[in-house]
Amino acid sequence: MALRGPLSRLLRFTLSSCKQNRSHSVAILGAPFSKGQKRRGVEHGPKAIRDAGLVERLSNLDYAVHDFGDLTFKHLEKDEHFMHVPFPRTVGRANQLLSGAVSGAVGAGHTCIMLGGDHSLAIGSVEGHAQQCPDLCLIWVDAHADVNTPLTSPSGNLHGQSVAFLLKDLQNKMPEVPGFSWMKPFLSARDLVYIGLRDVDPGEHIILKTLGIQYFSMRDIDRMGIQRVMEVTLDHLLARKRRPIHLSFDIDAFDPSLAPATGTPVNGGLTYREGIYVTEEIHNTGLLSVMDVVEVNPTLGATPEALEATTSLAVDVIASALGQTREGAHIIRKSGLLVLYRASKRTQ
Ligand SMILES: NC(=[NH2+])NCCC[C@H](N)C(=O)O
Ligand SMILES: [Mn+2]
Ligand SMILES: [Mn+2]
Repeated sequence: MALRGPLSRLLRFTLSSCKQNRSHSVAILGAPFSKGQKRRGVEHGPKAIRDAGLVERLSNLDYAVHDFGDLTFKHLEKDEHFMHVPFPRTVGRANQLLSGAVSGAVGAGHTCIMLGGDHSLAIGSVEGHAQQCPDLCLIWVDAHADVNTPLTSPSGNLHGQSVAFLLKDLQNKMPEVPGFSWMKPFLSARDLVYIGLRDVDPGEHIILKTLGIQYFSMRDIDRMGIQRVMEVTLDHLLARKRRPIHLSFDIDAFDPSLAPATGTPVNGGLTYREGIYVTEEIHNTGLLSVMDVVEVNPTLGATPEALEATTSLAVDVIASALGQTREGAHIIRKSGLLVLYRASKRTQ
C-alpha cells in the first residue's frame, strides 16, 4: 500500500490540535476502493466526481483547493472470508491507510473532502478525523443505517457495517474482525444522527432502538419537513457544545431518479432540494470539518445522462456543504477586511 508524493508530504505535516473554525482551504482525498461490497465499479467514483468539475467549483467558491490525488490500495492475496464477510483484511488495511491520510489533512488545517469508493471507507475517514478531533459528531445521510455487525448482516458486506465499527456502545456485540486490530471504537451513540433512512435491516433496527440513536427516516422527513429535521439534528449534536462535524454522505440517500449510478438504490429518497438544504444548514454552522461522498458507481449509470446526473449531484452537495448558496452572495468590506456576505448567515 504505497502513498503518492503530495499525500506522503501531507502526512508528515500533522498538528495535534483540531481547529473549531475551519480554514478556507480544502483538501480533496480520492479513495478508489470497492471491496466493502460485491459490485465493482465504485472505485471509479473519485475520477468521475473530479471529471464533473469538482475542483473548479470549489475554486470558484474562493477556496484554496489542494487535491492530494488518490490513495493506492492493495488487494491482499491471503484474505479469506471472516464468517460470511468478504475481504476483511483488505478493507481493514485500506481504512488504516485512509485514516492516516484524513488525520494528516485535518491536522494540516484543511477541511477534508473524501471521495469514495464504497461506504466501508467511513471507518477510516471518521477514525482519522477523530484522531485530530476526539469530540467530533457524525451526521450520516443515507438510505441505509450501515450499522450491521458481522452477526446481524444479511449480506456480509462491510459497507453495511461501518457504523458498528465506530460505536463504543456496540463493543461487546462486535467479534474481532481480522484487519481491524489497528483501531478501537470511539463514538458514542448520542454523537450520531441519521438522515434519509428507508432500508433498515431487522438487526439494525434493534441496534437503533436499544442504543436510542437519533434518526430521521424518510417518513420522518415527510412528517416533519426537512427544515425541522435539521433543526432537531443540529440541536441534538451541538446544543451542549460546538464541535467539529463529520458528514458522511452516501449518494444513495437521494432518490434513484436523481442518483441512479449507485450500487444499492432504494426508491423514495431525498429530493434535490432536501439534500441541498441538509448541506446548506451544515455549512451554516461553520463546523464542517470532514465530508465523505461515497457510493457513486460510474459503471451503473444506464446511460451517459444517468451517470452525469449522479456525478453533478455529488459536486452540488459538496459545493453546498462548503458554502455555495442558492440565494447568491457578494463581497463586502468590513473593518478594512473583505468578507463574503451571505444573507443566510443573518439568522444564525
Ligand atoms: N453503504 C451502503 N450502500 N450500504 C448498503 C447496505 C445494505 C444492507 N443493509 C447490508 O448490510 O448489506
Ligand atoms: Mn446507502
Ligand atoms: Mn451507506
